[in-house]
Amino acid sequence: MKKLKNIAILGAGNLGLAIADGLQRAGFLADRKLFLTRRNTRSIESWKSDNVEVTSDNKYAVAGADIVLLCVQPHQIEHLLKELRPVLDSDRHILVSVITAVGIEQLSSYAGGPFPIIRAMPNTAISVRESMTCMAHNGVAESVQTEVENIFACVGKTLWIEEPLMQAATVVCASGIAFWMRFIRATMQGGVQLGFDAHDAKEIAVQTCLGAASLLNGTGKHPEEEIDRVTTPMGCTIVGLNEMEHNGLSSALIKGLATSFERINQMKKPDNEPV
Ligand SMILES: NC(=O)C1=CN([C@@H]2O[C@H](COP(=O)(O)OP(=O)(O)OC[C@H]3O[C@@H](n4cnc5c(N)ncnc54)[C@H](O)[C@@H]3O)[C@@H](O)[C@H]2O)C=CC1
Ligand SMILES: O=C(O)[C@@H]1CCC=N1
Repeated sequence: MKKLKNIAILGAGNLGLAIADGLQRAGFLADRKLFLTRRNTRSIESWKSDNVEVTSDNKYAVAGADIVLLCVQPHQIEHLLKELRPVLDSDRHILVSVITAVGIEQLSSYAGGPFPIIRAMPNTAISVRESMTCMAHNGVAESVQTEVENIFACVGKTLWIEEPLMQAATVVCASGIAFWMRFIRATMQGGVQLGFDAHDAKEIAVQTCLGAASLLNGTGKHPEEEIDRVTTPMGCTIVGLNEMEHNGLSSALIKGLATSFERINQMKKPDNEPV
């Protein structure tokens, strides 16, 4: 039987642990080993189990893994990949980077050689297996693409995109979780103002959000079609919706996305110090 590939998550912080969580829930780690690294491992010791090793030794983790997920912050990756150079093996290792603003060519030069490298942009909903993960490569073998796609497909939806779109994917699907959270929170605040207690306001906001997404998910429908079904002429929905638009709802969202996008341009400048 073909041996399943072991995985190392280097930089087990917010996203790295969310990925580990999702893979664990999906049963993806059942017959393979997972290495989790972090400079200070104290807060992730509870992850230790028969098939999960926790260590601050990146080289040790990479020596035991086939697929290496790079999950450190953008300003930390150069140092990390240079540290790994002695143990990276281009015939064995597949590098997967979730790091914002660092391109495949740049990663390759930090790693010091032509490695199979895939950029992936998941979001923190990966922990509950509901990520939207956009992926890009610059010519890796189909078997490598499949191997990596299988990882993210078991924890949400996947989409292959061209690498230049990775910056937009970062904003829309990765930062997007924060944007949608704020939209839900605002709905809760409104619900409380109108009489619900905080608990009920949250239940209602979350389920209504799920319902709206479900009406579009896989149905081929445009949001406006569903809006038309809700907005009774001279009714209460259209006046609320128009008031929101008079106050710039769509415009604020689009401007927010564009501002996040612009921030990534700044992050890409080599003289930009870590934030
Ligand atoms: N947080 C998110 O929702 C998303 C983050 N990303 C990207 O993922 C990356 C990680 O983001 P977060 O998890 O939010 O950051 P984080 O700061 O929570 O996690 C990074 C972890 O890496 C560890 N680390 C740093 N240098 C290390 C080294 N040399 N060896 C081992 N561990 C090391 C840090 O101690 C930290 O725990 C970033 O590049 C970010 O742009 C991408 C999509 C979504
Ligand atoms: O805020 C950030 O820079 C990272 C990338 C996307 C989500 N979190």
